[in-house]
Amino acid sequence: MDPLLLLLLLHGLLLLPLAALLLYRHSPPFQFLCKVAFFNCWIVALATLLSPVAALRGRSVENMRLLRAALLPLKHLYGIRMRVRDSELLRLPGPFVIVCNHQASLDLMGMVEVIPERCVPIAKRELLYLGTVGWACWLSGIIFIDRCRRDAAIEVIARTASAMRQENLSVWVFPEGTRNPGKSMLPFKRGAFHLAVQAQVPIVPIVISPYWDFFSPEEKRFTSGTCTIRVLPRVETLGLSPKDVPKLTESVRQAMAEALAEMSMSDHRDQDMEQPLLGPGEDRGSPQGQGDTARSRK
Ligand SMILES: CCCCCCCC/C=C\CCCCCCCC(=O)SCCNC(=O)CCNC(=O)[C@H](O)C(C)(C)COP(=O)(O)OP(=O)(O)OC[C@H]1O[C@@H](n2cnc3c(N)ncnc32)[C@H](O)[C@@H]1OP(=O)(O)O
Ligand SMILES: CCCCCCCC/C=C\CCCCCCCC(=O)OC[C@@H](O)COP(=O)(O)O
Repeated sequence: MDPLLLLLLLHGLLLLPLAALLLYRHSPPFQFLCKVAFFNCWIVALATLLSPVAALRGRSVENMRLLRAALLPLKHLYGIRMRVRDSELLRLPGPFVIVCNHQASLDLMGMVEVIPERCVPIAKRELLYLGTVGWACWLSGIIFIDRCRRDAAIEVIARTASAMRQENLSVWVFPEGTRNPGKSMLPFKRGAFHLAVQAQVPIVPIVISPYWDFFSPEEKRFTSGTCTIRVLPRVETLGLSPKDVPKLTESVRQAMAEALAEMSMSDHRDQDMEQPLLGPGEDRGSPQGQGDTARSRK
């Protein structure tokens, strides 16, 4: 080959990463794409690396610690500051059911920030088929339900209720049943509330503030920002029966909707941002006080 042509080609190859870098810095949609892809790659990579370790222990809720450790660094990479309010409300003597709003996969970051010891999420069955990610989830004791087969899902919930008491296991449920980027929460599915009533354990609602300051799939925007997680007072279910479930569901949803509305109004202009390790993020506002942050559990 002509040496001159080769030289030109080499220069071209060197320019490619530079062009990508420039595009990343100046095109929010490209940055969004890269950040979402990196999020998924991170999960696949960590699941692949850590599931053999988890497999040594066998399927156990103890592996949730590994899952937490794998996902906790994400907030630093993305420059998302997590403020947890009233985390002491999660310190209960026995098991309980956590219900939380579900906006996007990003909720995993908030989940690992507050999820207590011996607590597993309920997830859709489809996650099981995501290769090593499914394997990692299964090894961590995550409970899978088939949302299209109500009878089977109800049976899984009944088995989970007895496991909760026998094994001192708490459960994390997204009662909206699907991701919901909208401004208000979807109507709640009743499974989580049947679960709590069957196991006769309290319900602890958790509300994650809206992401629209820093994350919007519609606008292809993903910058750094602050996310507030608020733990609400527990709701007892002792003595309640299945006939009380609809009212229970509604009252918990009401409390969460009110908290969400309140959190949507207070914007995050006055909180300082963390500098993302993954490059620039549109920081809004100036660095100031910590607010009423109560750093997470334990
Ligand atoms: C080792 C280290 C590795 C590191 C690597 C890291 C990897 C990490 C990666 C990843 C981490 C994973 C993170 C997990 C996150 C996943 C998130 C999701 O997947 S969210 C989707 C799934 N969640 C749900 O769907 C909610 C639960 N769903 C329910 O509870 C529903 O209620 C369900 C499925 C049970 C039924 O749904 P229906 O669509 O039929 O609707 P309904 O309105 O709730 O129920 C209809 C009737 O059935 C009764 N019913 C419901 N549940 C009942 C029950 N348990 N017992 C009796 N009746 C029940 C109800 O009372 C209702 O009847 P009446 O209208 O009241 O007469
Ligand atoms: C044979 C190997 C194939 C391997 C392919 C691996 C590709 C995996 C890519 C990314 C893994 C990321 C998993 C993130 C888990 C996010 C949990 C989540 O938020 O699930 C959504 C679910 O709550 C509601 O689902 P829908 O809104 O109803 O939908």
